[in-house]
Amino acid sequence: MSDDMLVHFSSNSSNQSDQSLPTKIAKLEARMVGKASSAASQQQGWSSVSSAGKYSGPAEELVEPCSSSDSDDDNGGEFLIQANTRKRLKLQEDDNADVFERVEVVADGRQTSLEAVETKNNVDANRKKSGRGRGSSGSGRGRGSKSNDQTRTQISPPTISSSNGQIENKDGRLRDQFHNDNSASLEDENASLRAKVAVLEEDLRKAKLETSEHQNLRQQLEKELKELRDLEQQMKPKRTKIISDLLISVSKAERQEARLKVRQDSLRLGNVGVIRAGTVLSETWEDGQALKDLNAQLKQLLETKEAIERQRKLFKKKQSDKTDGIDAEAGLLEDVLIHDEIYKSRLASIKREEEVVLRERDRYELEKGRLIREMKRIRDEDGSRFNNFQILNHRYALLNLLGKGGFSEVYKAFDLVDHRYVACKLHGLNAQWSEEKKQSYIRHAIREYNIHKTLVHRHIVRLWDIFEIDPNTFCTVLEYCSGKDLDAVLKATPILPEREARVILVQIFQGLIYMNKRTLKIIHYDLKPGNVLFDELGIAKVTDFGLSKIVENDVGSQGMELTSQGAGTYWYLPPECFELSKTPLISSKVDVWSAGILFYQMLFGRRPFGHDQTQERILREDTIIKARKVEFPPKPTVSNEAKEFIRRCLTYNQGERPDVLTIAQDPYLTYLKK
Ligand SMILES: Nc1ncnc2c1ncn2[C@@H]1O[C@H](COP(=O)(O)OP(=O)(O)OP(=O)(O)O)[C@@H](O)[C@H]1O
Repeated sequence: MSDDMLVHFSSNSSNQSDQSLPTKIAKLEARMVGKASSAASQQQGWSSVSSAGKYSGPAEELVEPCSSSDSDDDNGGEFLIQANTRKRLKLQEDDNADVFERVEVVADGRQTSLEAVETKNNVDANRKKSGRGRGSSGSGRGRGSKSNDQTRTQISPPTISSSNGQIENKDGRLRDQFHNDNSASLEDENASLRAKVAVLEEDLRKAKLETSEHQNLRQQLEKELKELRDLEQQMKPKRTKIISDLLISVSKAERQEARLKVRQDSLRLGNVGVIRAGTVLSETWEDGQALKDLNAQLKQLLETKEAIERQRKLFKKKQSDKTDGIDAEAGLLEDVLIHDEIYKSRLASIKREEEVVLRERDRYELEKGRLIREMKRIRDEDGSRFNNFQILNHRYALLNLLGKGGFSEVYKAFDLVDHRYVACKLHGLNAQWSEEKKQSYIRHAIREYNIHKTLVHRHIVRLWDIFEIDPNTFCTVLEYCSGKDLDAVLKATPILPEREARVILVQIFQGLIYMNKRTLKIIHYDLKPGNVLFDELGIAKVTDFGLSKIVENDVGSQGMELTSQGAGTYWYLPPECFELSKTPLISSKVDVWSAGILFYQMLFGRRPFGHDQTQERILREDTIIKARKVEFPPKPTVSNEAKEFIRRCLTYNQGERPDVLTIAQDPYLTYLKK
């Protein structure tokens, strides 16, 4: 048992009368033993005992009266130790040396059992040391520690100085020892803190060093970045120049190649010649050598065929003259039959040859058509005022002409900012128009192109930009589609297999469905093969929104008024667009009809209504107004599903015809198995 504990117990006992003291001490001892034995399981309780009695809180707490200080209840050590503190002060006053001696003896006798208490108290004291400040003071570690030290010094001196020498010596020793222990541990703590501070200072120094290195590095990098940016700014025009020079070289080479090919093909396929009739000069087509040869071949075959027919007839006549009136010999009859068979097989062989030459001629006709279009394109390019590789809007490097429409020229171009190919459509206003008409045309075009600009879909050609070039010309910048348009495809191969035609149709409808699911619905109004383009992957895209209509929200179920009657391509427009007695009401059903015509054309190589007629004749003869029923040729073979789908699209009565979103549900348009 520590001396410290002894003092505590002694002081506690001193509060009782002399007679009851041994009993009290015995009780206390018993309690202490009890506490010691349950120390392990009551650590928290011990901790409070220890802290309350020895090291906890400020000094005032130690002298505060405690009503239950001498009670026997089982409150445990907390009361006991608090009371001790108070009693110790009382002891000072009483100066009762005898009591102390007796307590000491008894206490010595119980040393073994109380050692557990001491050990526990030491543990608690140590814990207290390390956990100072967590107590009721609520202060930090340093402050808590200080306050406990103060407590200790306050406790010991008065108790010792005014009592007998034995206690004084003991307490003095205790105090010294405690003091020594304390200052040693403080020194240790101090030393370790100093070491930590030194380490932290070193860390700080290194961190400062690193920070300044990083700052230097950052400054250096910022400087380099700025230099690079400056350099890039300086290089930009040079780089742009290099890119556009390269593009121009490539385009020039392409132009040369295109012209060379046209010259070569012209020799084979023909050329445009000029003929004069009086004072009028007009252009005419002169067939090339290949076509002349083919035609000569056909002529030759025809002559041979006719000659054989003649010989056959002659031979037959001769034989009938010989056999007239007499019974034909068996050998003669055989000869006649063999000769006839020879003529027949000769004629069949000529027919086959003819078919081959005719197929060849068809192929050449297609090549001739392509050649004529290419010649026209070259001529348009040569005559264009934009053919000299201008850079428009400081951004778009114009390259070669792709084609020319009614009021526009479309150039392949390179976007020098976004670094991609684009198609620049240059819209030229008619110089003869009044200023008012020009302005109205521009307003209309800008409105339409503003609509197109909002259309972002895989099957709709993107519109990237629009700008004015001069008061009579503006430019729209479109997604470049490097494949042919459907018109060119159908000119090269007029009939497509149903499978290929269907997938093109499905893509067109996907674009249309998108246009009809938006808040502001759009009617394209000009769906035709020339307005379906293909990109480099063969993805079909709808383009040209020049005639498109925005369906206002307040439009009735019958549709909106058609204000631009007469515009469009008549083979592809439905009967309601030709209504003359009143202003037609139109809806997305117009596009459904046009898509049906397109599909028919892809499958059968011709349009169902007015195929061989001109636009004027269609109008004159009311061809579309009479187009009540669609007929299908026997060849090529097309599925009934395809025919039924076409019938639904080409429903004459507008009210019965499905609109885009209704026909979108059609099983023919889905690839999912149901
Ligand atoms: N985005 C594009 N990408 C590639 N080629 C295009 C693009 N837009 C148009 N073209 C091509 O440019 C040519 C002219 O197109 P444009 O739309 O002006 O003519 P059009 O449709 O024949 O005439 P119009 O619309 O006046 O009736 C066509 O051959 C077309 O295939």
